[in-house]
Amino acid sequence: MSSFSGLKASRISKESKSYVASSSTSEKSPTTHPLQPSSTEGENADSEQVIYDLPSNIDVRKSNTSGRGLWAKAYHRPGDILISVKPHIAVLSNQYLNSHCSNCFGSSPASSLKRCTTCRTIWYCDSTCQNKDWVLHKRECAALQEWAKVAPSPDVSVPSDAVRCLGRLLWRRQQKSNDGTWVKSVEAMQSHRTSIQSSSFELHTHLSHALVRYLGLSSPQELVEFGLSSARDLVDIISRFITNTFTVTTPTLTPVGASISPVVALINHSCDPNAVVVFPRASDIPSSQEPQMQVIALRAIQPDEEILTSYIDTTLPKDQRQKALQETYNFDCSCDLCKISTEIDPREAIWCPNSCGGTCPAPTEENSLSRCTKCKAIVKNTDAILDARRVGQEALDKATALQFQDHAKAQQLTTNLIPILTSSGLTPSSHPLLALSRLHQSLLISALPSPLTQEALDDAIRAATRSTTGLSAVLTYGHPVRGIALAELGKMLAVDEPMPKEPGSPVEAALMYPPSGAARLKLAYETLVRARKELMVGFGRVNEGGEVGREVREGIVALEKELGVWKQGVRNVLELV
Ligand SMILES: C[S@@+](CC[C@H](N)C(=O)[O-])C[C@H]1O[C@@H](n2cnc3c(N)ncnc32)[C@H](O)[C@@H]1O
Repeated sequence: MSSFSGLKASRISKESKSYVASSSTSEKSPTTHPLQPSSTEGENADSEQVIYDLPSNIDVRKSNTSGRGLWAKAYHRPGDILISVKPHIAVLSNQYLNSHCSNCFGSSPASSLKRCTTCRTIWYCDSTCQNKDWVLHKRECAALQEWAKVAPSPDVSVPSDAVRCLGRLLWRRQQKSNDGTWVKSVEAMQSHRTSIQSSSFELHTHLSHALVRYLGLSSPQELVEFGLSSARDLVDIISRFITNTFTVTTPTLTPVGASISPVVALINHSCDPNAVVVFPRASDIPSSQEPQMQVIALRAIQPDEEILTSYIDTTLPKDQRQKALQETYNFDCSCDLCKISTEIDPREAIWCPNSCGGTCPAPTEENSLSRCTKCKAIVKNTDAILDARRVGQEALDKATALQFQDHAKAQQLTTNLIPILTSSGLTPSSHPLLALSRLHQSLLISALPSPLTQEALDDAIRAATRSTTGLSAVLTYGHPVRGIALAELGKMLAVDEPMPKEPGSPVEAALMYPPSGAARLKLAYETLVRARKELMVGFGRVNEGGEVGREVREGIVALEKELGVWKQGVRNVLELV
């Protein structure tokens, strides 16, 4: 699941995850569940607290290390849906306002979306979506107009995603002031007001000022109408927002917005999670219920086991994960992956210098002594490896920042750095090589020429193969990121080759990657079958792997036919000779 820290990477004030959510919708009267007594390591959470739509096979328990969390009461298989809720609040990111519906988050060409004629900022599929959203948009509409009137420049004529999300949360809170359960569930979300990191002061201050302006408040007393009795309460709501907001993603995992769901926000973090939060757009969920947020089991979860998701990108090495968790979520992670281990972390591994097939821990400034775990060979070129990793990180930061403004420069950086890191011995799953490979792949795919050339397609396939190899070493089977990466690779392999290469000999054919002709189709088929199996886990079995899983199934059927025709063609030829 991506969260506030992920959104923050692209712009300063985006939303975070959130707190206790209602499943089908916040319009429904909530089912209240007194918190359950803990049966293992936890204690009861506050007894008077109530949780919206908590599934009956899940408990809230409290532990000394991570506060309240969600625990399974029954056994769950990988791919089971643990929770399915419509978030309390969701907003589209500014960059998607004119390509997606602000009510159901469905994507459409701008020509078929309808724009609110008053604020001219928010777009909908149709009048049904517009009417449904009006309960919140009527306040937002006026606020957006006022904001735009005094905006110093057109690029800031719409407030940030975070400010718009907080605005919606407070207007909704006002409307729900008689619904004690709703209000309590929001107020029960974890706040870190008393321990805000100095690095976050600026963000909190910026959000507070922008929010007060957006709500049109002229004095602190006016905060009372939103249930905030002081500046302290304002900081609290912002801290809750940062700690508890979730990124809304498309079925292909593109981040498109932010959402607040109190029940899902009760889930604690692990860098090696047993569950994941996705928005799969399942075929049996009506679009009026979208965006629908689902927590899916990635592994088998036993009764009395805590449900844990990841708040951050778990392909990152430990120091970067710990930094992100401390900065945004105020805690030091002590999950199994973060504990000192004798095993090599594939995120920080290099190949054995003697090419025995084993790996060694990548040397660091603090510990430059490294040897292969298999043959014990000592790594000698530590300075060169340290330099390559440092330069690779700098290039990654630069290319990430440039990817939308200067595509060519970003592509040049990734193209130049990948061979340097590879030749210095980093494994495909090692940071920053994996991150550069993923960025390189996405840059190549977005720049595929039309008409397509064999070279460009094969380059993109090679890049996607490098990424999937790296991802498979660091993410658990069925992780949605793995499933989507495999689906992307399989789809590219299945594309008709513009100019298939004829290998000169069987040896050349065996070494050629990607292969051509029937071998390529067969590889496409096997990759899509693998993708589908993993998508069925990460996006839910009953969802058939979500929108992408269903698409992949169609691709598999088409390839089966194509491979069948091809086999038949060969048989016919053989019969003729
Ligand atoms: C989204 S909330 C999770 C629910 C929270 N425990 C509660 O009581 O509301 C995130 C906060 O929970 C705590 N937390 C989550 N995972 C943790 C972990 N693995 N170790 C320690 N604290 C954790 C941190 O304070 C973090 O900022």
